[in-house]
Amino acid sequence: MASAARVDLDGNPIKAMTICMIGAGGFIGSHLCEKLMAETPHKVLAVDVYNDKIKHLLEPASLPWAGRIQFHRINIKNDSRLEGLIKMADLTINLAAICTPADYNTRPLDTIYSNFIDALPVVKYCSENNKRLIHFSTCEVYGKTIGSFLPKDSPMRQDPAYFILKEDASPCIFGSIEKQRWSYACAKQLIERLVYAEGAENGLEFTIVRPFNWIGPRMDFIPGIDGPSEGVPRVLACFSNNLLRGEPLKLVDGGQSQRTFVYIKDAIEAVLLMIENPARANGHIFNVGNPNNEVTVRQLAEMMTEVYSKVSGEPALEVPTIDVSSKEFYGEGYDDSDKRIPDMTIINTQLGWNPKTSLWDLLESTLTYQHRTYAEAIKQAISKPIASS
Ligand SMILES: NC(=O)c1ccc[n+]([C@@H]2O[C@H](COP(=O)([O-])OP(=O)(O)OC[C@H]3O[C@@H](n4cnc5c(N)ncnc54)[C@H](O)[C@@H]3O)[C@@H](O)[C@H]2O)c1
Ligand SMILES: O=c1ccn([C@@H]2O[C@H](COP(=O)(O)OP(=O)(O)O[C@H]3OC[C@@H](O)[C@H](O)[C@H]3O)[C@@H](O)[C@H]2O)c(=O)[nH]1
Repeated sequence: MASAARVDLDGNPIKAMTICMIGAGGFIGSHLCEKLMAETPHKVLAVDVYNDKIKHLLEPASLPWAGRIQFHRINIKNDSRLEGLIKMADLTINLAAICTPADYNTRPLDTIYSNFIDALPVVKYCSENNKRLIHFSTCEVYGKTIGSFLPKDSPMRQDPAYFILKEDASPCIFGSIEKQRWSYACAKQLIERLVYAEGAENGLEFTIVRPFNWIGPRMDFIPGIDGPSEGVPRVLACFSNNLLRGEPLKLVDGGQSQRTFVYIKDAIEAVLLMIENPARANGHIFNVGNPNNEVTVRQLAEMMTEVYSKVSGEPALEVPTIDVSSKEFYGEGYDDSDKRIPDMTIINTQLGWNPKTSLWDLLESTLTYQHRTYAEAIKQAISKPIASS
């Protein structure tokens, strides 16, 4: 039976479109490309410097979607081909960014250029050519909660008004300038304000996405295996690396910060709704996260240790975690968000989206992937005698 014609949330038929996806070779981009190829008729112009995470979508030529995805190896910092690709597409999605915290205080200039300066031409080309833009910002633009400035034992800290993060109400609260960790969030805030101004003054049709810690397979890299040994990826990959190597998980400043984690596959559903429901998505900023999956970093480490033990069959370490100072782990200028709980009102109202996957379940599928993908390579790496100096 022919597959029923796909309709949007208002019952209108969905027409095939061409999407220019910048940063398509990354963690989120690779999952978004998979979804678009497997479930929609849309065409993707995949723009990135790397394509190892989407190679399985580009080859072999016999793939059912062959011809609907093209890879363009382009660095958007300086490439005249970018405007032509944006003009060929109906919609541009910009995911390109330096977005690993270890870089924010150690490579602040690269971080600011990547997250603000390099995005300027993308916004300009979309606005000048009347093309729709979905721009990826971050939940980090909220910075710290208002409650984090209350006395430690104040009961008001339990009042949601002091910690729920709402797109059209919450302020952006960062640390002082020498806390260069905030170079990223501040650059993201300013590009949000520029996109919003292009919408207000020149009619740019835009949607801004604020991801709240999306995690899953293919996030970042495992140091020394498919990334630099001295590289410091985001927490999922850091903890996975420690578990794969049988090392204790390092808890920065005791792992007291809290996060809400959402499964990448749930989050991609939200992005597809934004893509295919422009009338409901244009002009909006969306929190995309899972308020039900809140843990401290310490609790995350404990849960990942338990899940990994189950997945790998290997017993957990006697001492599974150790505390490290942020100065030791990240260097000077680090600072942190204390708590990130997304208000879900706007995304519920506009797109009817809610996340489905519990933290335990998403960790089980993700650590199964990590173990299957890396355990052997790690064993080789550990067994190989260190090259004699
Ligand atoms: N994953 C999350 O939980 C999360 C949370 C908040 C915000 N975000 C945002 O979502 C977006 C995607 O994040 P991700 O997790 O997929 O990160 P990622 O690092 O896996 O992907 C980013 C991609 O952009 C590409 N890129 C960077 N600079 C480029 C340039 N100059 N030219 C061409 N390509 C370039 C990189 O090669 C990479 O493939 C980023 O804007 C990030 O700030 C992600
Ligand atoms: O080995 C580790 C790694 C990280 N951590 C802690 O784990 C928490 C999460 O750290 P991550 O590296 O995943 O990054 P954060 O959640 O702070 O920000 C990230 O999420 C939002 C996006 O904008 C970016 O992808 C990134 O800024 C932080 O408190 C960090 O200090 C550890 O305790 N140990």
